[in-house]
Amino acid sequence: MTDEQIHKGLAGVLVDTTKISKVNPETNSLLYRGYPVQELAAHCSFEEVAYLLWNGELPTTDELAEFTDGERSQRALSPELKAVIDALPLTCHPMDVCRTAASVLGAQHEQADDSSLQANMEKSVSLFAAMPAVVAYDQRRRRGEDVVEPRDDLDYSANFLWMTFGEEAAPEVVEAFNVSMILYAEHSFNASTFTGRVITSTLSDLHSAVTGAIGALKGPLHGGANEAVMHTFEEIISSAGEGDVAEHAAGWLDAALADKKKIMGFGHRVYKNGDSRVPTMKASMDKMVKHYDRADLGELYTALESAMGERKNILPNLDYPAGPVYHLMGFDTPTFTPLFVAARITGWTAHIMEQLEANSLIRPLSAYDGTEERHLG
Ligand SMILES: CC(=O)SCCNC(=O)CCNC(=O)[C@H](O)C(C)(C)COP(=O)(O)OP(=O)(O)OC[C@H]1O[C@@H](n2cnc3c(N)ncnc32)[C@H](O)[C@@H]1OP(=O)(O)O
Ligand SMILES: O=C([O-])CC(=O)C(=O)O
Repeated sequence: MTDEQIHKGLAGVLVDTTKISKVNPETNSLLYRGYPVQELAAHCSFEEVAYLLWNGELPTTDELAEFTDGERSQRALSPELKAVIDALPLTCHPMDVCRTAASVLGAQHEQADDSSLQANMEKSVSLFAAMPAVVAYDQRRRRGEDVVEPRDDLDYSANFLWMTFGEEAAPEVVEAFNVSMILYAEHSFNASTFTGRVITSTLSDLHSAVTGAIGALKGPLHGGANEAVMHTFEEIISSAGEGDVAEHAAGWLDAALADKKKIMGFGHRVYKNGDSRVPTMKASMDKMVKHYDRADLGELYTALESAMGERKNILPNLDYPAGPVYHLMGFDTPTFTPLFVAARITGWTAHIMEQLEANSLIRPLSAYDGTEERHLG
């Protein structure tokens, strides 16, 4: 086998078809079931987008009412799941908590091994409903705060913020959070979704596939980058000392690039001319910068983005504006990637169901370049 036949990282390889989303780097667009994501972010709730991803169409008023009733009735965590989370050390990453919770929810599910479309749809909705409570519960326990139970008079985003902070968020904050959930919901065959599809292709169960997908999302080359962006900002701020932070960003970047560091929140495997979701998320970030009166953070964002553009011509991905937005809202930095989990559960599970509709075991080939055949003795 020659090197030309090897597609390291599966870069550029078409492995299957999907009807769920279309990522088009040429037109810099992203469609969910045919709708531009920017339109969905401007006009829809995250619940409507979840319904769309799973069912292929936006819900009617009655369908949405039935769907949200189902979601709201499954928001609370069982005492058993709370006990499992409480048993995890505070030294573990919140992504480990999400991964464990997904696994526990599978083990507790009465139809865990029923992979019919109906059972998988129900499991998807229940994971979607419960994950915000997992994320909120974990952040609060790490802060030594009491649990805040879900409210069924609030929509998904407002309730998520309520459970995390114990107070109702301002409407513009709820709106920015809703936008972030929609933008994070789905992105074709990214590494975590592909992981979920690989697991599903063995005819394993939905919770196992989601648990594996969470593991794949944790890495800083994928979802972990939103958290890493905030660490970068903190490093720039602390190393600026008394100096101007935005001015210091370029110097910090030069040193990081000279050290061959990857700058988190920049670059993308598919988009080479900019991530289709960034302008929408950046517009929400600008609103949050204004809302929280943190022009300094906006200036640092712009300074690092310009310096990266000048030096490497590499543009930001969605994680770059999402990190600062979650920081401004008051989330602890290690909670950022769990927020991505909560959103992406919709895309992952849509792909799991699609994979099962026309399954083929995913099992690529490798070229052996180890020791030639040899024998004992
Ligand atoms: C929601 C998401 O998951 S979006 C992705 C989030 N991940 C990140 O933000 C992590 C930082 N970015 C990266 O590591 C990369 O851009 C990836 C992994 C996202 C995409 O990588 P690939 O498509 O494999 O591109 P690859 O890593 O080969 O980069 C191509 C070149 O650009 C450089 N490059 C790409 N991204 C970056 C970056 N963020 N910082 C510095 N250099 C970079 C590489 O060093 C490489 O340079 P070289 O040709 O001189 O060796
Ligand atoms: O598509 C990718 O490779 C990564 C990404 O942006 C996502 O999963 O949202």
